[in-house]
Amino acid sequence: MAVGSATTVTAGVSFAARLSFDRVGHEFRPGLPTLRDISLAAEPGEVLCLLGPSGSGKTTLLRIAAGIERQTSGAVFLNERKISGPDVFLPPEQRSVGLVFQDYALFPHLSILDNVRFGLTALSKEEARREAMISLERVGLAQYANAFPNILSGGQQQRVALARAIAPRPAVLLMDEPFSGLDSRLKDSVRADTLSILRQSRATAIVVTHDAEEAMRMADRIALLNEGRLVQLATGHELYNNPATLFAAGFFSELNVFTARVTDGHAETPLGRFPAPAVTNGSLASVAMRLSAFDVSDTHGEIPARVVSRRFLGVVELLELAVPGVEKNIRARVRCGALSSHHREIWLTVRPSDVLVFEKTGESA
Ligand SMILES: Nc1ncnc2c1ncn2[C@@H]1O[C@H](COP(=O)(O)OP(=O)(O)OP(=O)(O)O)[C@@H](O)[C@H]1O
Repeated sequence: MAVGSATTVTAGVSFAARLSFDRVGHEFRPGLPTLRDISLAAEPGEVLCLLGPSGSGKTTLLRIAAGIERQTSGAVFLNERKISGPDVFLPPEQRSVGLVFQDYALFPHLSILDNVRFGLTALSKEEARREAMISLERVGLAQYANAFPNILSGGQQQRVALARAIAPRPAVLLMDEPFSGLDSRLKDSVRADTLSILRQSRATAIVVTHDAEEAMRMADRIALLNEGRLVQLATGHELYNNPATLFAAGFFSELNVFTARVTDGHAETPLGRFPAPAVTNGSLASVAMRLSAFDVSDTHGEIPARVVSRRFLGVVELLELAVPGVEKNIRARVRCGALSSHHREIWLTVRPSDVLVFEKTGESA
């Protein structure tokens, strides 16, 4: 870990708080809700990711927590204290929250130390310097205290932004797409470093991301949003294995989706019959098969298929398969070497554990 290369400290621990949203709704324009009835809480010391597609309301919810935006209805609490609601609104500086944005927002004309010291206005000059140095040591950048931000890499600048946010020992850290400005190789290490710093400082953190894998790597729990609604709040494991809706399933893995009628508690598809315990008999179901749901073989299996295309991805290959009686081609992700290279007529077997069945609604995956 990059931080380990410099001295790290264990002082400067925050008192983690619980931040909760109680039935928060928001409209930028009357009649066009951006957030609808959101109730959820980040527990003390927890890393909670707000995950969802573009426009789902993640940033707006974070800005409401920060006090940069005021919700139209509902309330926000820090522990038992209401920090915003119809009758109360604390400004950001009175909320004990630290903010980290994707563009870091460092001041180019201030030294790195002064950038970190910036938010410590309540302290004497000497105390502020000491606290800022503790914070810089924690992110492994104390040796750059007197330099200016322009000499740092993107990842280092992100760590300065983190140092600045944790210097006042906030009860809650709010981070909006904090790694999106970094290239993909740097992203992994900066994310791992950040997570370790969050754990050491024991602050509660709410992190906005649109990337399901990033959320799974970082979060204790994930709040999945869509169109301003909370779809599901759960661990990454739970969201992947037991998604509440087809949308949630599709956010965590690519799917082949079939529409099927349910009879005798089972959905009948061209690729087999699958249990549909949560769908009423006679109703339509969406049967979602992950790309990993297929075993393939040159010689045996349950369903004949023809290989339409193959794309080599290293450990796995991506297949597009035509199956007699199935209108759309099926996409499958299989281990490289599972098929011989020349066979076009193959056999498929569907693994039921990678098949998810939902009541059919208007939503898509
Ligand atoms: N200041 C604003 N005025 C009007 N509409 C806004 C404003 N800010 C956001 N919106 C709208 O609110 C909705 C939610 O935006 P928000 O930025 O919270 O979503 P998001 O999930 O964070 O998306 P992204 O990942 O693209 O940042 C969008 O439809 C957006 O256009």
